[in-house]
Amino acid sequence: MTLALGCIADDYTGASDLANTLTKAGLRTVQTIGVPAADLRLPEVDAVVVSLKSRSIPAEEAVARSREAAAWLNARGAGHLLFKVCSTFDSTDAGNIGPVTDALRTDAGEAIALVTPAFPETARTVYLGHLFVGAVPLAESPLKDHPLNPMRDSNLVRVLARQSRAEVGLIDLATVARGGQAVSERLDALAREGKGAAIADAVLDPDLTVLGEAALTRKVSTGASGLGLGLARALVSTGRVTPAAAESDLGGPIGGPAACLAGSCSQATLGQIARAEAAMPVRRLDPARLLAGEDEAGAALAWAMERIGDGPVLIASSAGPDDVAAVQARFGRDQAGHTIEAAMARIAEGLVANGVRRLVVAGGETSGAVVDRLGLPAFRVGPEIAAGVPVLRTTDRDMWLALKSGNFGGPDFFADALRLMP
Ligand SMILES: Nc1ncnc2c1ncn2[C@@H]1O[C@H](COP(=O)(O)OP(=O)(O)OP(=O)(O)O)[C@@H](O)[C@H]1O
Ligand SMILES: O=C(O)[C@@H](O)C(=O)CO
Repeated sequence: MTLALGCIADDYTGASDLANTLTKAGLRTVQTIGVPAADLRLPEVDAVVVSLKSRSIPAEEAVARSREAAAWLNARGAGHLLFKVCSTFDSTDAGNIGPVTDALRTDAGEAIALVTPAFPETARTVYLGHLFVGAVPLAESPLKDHPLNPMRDSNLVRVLARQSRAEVGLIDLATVARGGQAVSERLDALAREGKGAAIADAVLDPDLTVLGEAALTRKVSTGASGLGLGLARALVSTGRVTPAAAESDLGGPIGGPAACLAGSCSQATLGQIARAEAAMPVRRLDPARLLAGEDEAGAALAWAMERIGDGPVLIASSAGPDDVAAVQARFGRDQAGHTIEAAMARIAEGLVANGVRRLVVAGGETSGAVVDRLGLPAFRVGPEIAAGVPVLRTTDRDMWLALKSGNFGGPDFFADALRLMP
C-alpha cells in the first residue's frame, strides 16, 4: 500500500470528521484507532487517518504518540502528513498543537509548516490570524467555556506561538487570494525569517483549494478537515489520486439494541440531548455522585438494560457551563473529566456485552474513552449523518458507530444517526 495522504488526528471524533471529508472528496479512506498493529489487515486505500487521543495529554506524550503514528504512515509511503486538530484549535498554552507540529516538521526535514483550522462549511473562518466560530471571534464563542481547554484568545498566531519552540508567522487573505504559488512563496519567505509555522487565513471554500495546493508542496501540515479537503482536491487535481465513489456497501444491516452516550458539554450537544427526550428515554448521570465514588455507571447501565429491548436509550453526563464549573471547582478539572470518561467507557462496555451493536457517542474525549475500552481497531467510513459526522462500520466485527464532535450535528442528531445505522 502506498498512501497519498497520511493523517494523524488528535481525537477520535475529529478523525472521523476528517475521514468523512476525505471520503466525500474521492479518497478511499480508513480510520484506525491508535497506531495499527503490524498484523492489522487494511483494504487498499488512498488515505489512512490514525486516531490518537492526544489533544489533552501532556505535550511530550502527544509528541511521542504522533511520532509513532508518523513512522507507521511513512513506512507505508505517505506522500504528505496532515496533523488533524480541532477546527476551534482546542489546546492549552502547554500544547499540544505547537509541540506536535514542531516535531513532525523537523523530523520531515521541513523548515516551516502551514497551519489552519479554517473550515468555512462548518463556519470556522480565519482572517488576519483570528479564528471566527460562526459570527463571533473564538474567544467570544461557547469555546471560551470548554471543560478541558477554554479558548480565551482568538489570535491564533499568538496562541500557537505560546505553545511552539519556533516563531509563528501569518499568511494573510490577500496572499491566499493570489493563489497556491503565492502562498508557497510566502512560506519560503517566512522560513527565511526563521518562522517554523504559519497560520493561514481562509474565509471561503475556494481558499481551501489554494491552501491545499500550497501545503502539498511540503511534507507536513496542520489543520482541521478544511485543510484535509484542500489537500484531497490537490491530490486529485495533480493526478496523484483517482477519485473513487464513496463506499456504498459497508455490509448488511446489523439490527438489535441501540444506545447513545453523551459526554460533550457543548451547546450543540446540550440542545440535541434536550430534543432526544421526545424520541427516547434519557438518563442523566449525576457527576457529583459519580465523583464521590457512587456507582452511577452501574445504576445507569441497569436503567438502560430495563429499557433497551423497547428501543434506543441515551445516557448523558453533559451539563451547562455553571454546573461544569462547580464540579471542576470541587473535584479538579482533570479528575472530573477522566472519571466521567471512565464511567462512560464502563457503560459502553456493559451495553455491548449485553448485545448493543449500534452506538452513538457525543464528544471527542468521551468517544476516545469508549472506543478504547471496546478495543475497536479500525473503521470503514459510511454515509454522512451531518456535516463532519459519518456512520462508521468496524472492520473486525459487525458494529455501527457514530462518533460526534461536540459542536457538530443538527438538533435531532441522535435520531438522525440511528436512522442510518440499520
Ligand atoms: N457534567 C460534567 N462536568 C464536568 N465535566 C464533564 C461533565 N460531563 C462531561 N464532562 C467532561 O467534559 C469533557 C468533554 O469533552 P469531550 O471531548 O468529550 O466533548 P467536546 O469537547 O464537546 O467534544 P469535541 O472534542 O469533539 O469537540 C470530557 O472530559 C467529559 O468527561
Ligand atoms: O475539527 C473539528 O471541529 C472536529 O473534527 C473536532 O476535532 C472537534 O473535536
